[in-house]
Amino acid sequence: MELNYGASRQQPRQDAAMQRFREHRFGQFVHWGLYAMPAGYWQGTEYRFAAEFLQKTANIPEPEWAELAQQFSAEAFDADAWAALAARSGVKYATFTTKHHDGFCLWPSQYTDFHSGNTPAARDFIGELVAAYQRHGIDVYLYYSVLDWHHPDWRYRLESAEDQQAFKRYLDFAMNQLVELAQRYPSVKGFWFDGTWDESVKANGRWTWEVEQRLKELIPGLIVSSRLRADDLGARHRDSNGSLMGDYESGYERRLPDPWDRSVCEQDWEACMTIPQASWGYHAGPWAKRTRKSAAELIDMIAHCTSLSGNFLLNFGPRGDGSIDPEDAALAEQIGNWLAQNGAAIYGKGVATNWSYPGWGYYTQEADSETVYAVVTKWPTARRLRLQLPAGERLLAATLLREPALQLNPQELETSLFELELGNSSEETLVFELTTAAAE
Ligand SMILES: C#C[C@@H]1N[C@@H](C)[C@@H](O)[C@H]1O
Repeated sequence: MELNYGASRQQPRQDAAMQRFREHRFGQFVHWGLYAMPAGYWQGTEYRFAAEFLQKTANIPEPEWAELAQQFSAEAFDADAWAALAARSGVKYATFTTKHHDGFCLWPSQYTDFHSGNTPAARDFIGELVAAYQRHGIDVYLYYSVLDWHHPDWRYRLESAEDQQAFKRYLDFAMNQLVELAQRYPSVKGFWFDGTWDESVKANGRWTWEVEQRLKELIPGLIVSSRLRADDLGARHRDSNGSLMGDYESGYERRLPDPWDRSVCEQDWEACMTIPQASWGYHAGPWAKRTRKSAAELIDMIAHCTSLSGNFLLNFGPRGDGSIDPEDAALAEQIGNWLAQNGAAIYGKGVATNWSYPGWGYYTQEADSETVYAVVTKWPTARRLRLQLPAGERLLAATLLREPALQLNPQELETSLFELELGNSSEETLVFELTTAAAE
């Protein structure tokens, strides 16, 4: 079907900027804003829902919510401390919320007075974060919510000429803000869009196409995820012909593709994930705290995504004062320590095309390399690891990546089926570098 605003390519981008993105494999998402102050509570009641949705969950009148800006002092905010922790956690890129659904901007936008410059903090948080993260060698991406509960011209659906006129004013406002972000922070590597699911946005596929074009004119090589895009007929992520719009699939939110689903490898993709079950903004209540994921669970997800040639974007929700939750900081350090010893199996790796999903973990491999890694995340009860190699291959050795190095000699059970005796290795997530050869 002929489309004016559908996918602009059929195959993944092969330029250096996109290759850099796909080699990162592990990134940090940061959701921070006014919502971090009430942190899931309102007038003494804990609301058991995402903290960044509290304005809606607790039915707080917009003017009352906007008053929070007058308490936003962020006295503990330290961009360099955030960046240093991110570097220790092993992330290679970071995506910051610039404006979430409540419309509050973390940079001094000239297009609204609802921003961090008009708070007791009076700071350009995005500017400080971009500079600090880049000083620590971490690429920066910017999250922008098209959905905006604060702006008077926002509309969920377009049911009248007045709705159309108002929403046109809103889309002009949003385009102005996006151009402002690209011009203020031209070193960012990409934009991550959210809040594009309503009928009003789906009816404006051309605007979504124009945003992508305009931002890529301003920042050559810029990466824009599929979540921004709607086509001529309102189809999202994939156009009405089934082709992926944007530069990578970003529809995996708090879910991962099935570990055996190799169809996802056809395009670049990224899954974003929370530490608690379902809150992106900091939630101070027991509802969130009792659902926190462990380092082992999150390391499994990093390897899971890598094994299907996808990126994993792990979210941190800093507290209302700008400090990092100590539990989140400890988790970041644990993940970073694992990656410091086992990152060779993650960074720059992807699907091991000829190796089937083993069930006890994941195989990863660098394109055009013979070396395959086995990431063991689910310990076999008999402590004997069975590896089914591609037909015609045999396993010569399996060498642990972490110190002290340990080489296990595989036992051949039958053609292309080998077994490793794991002995009393600790039940951490182990990675073996596999040495293989063609069977005689
Ligand atoms: C729904 C929804 C939003 N999408 C996630 C990435 C968070 O920003 C959440 O608030």
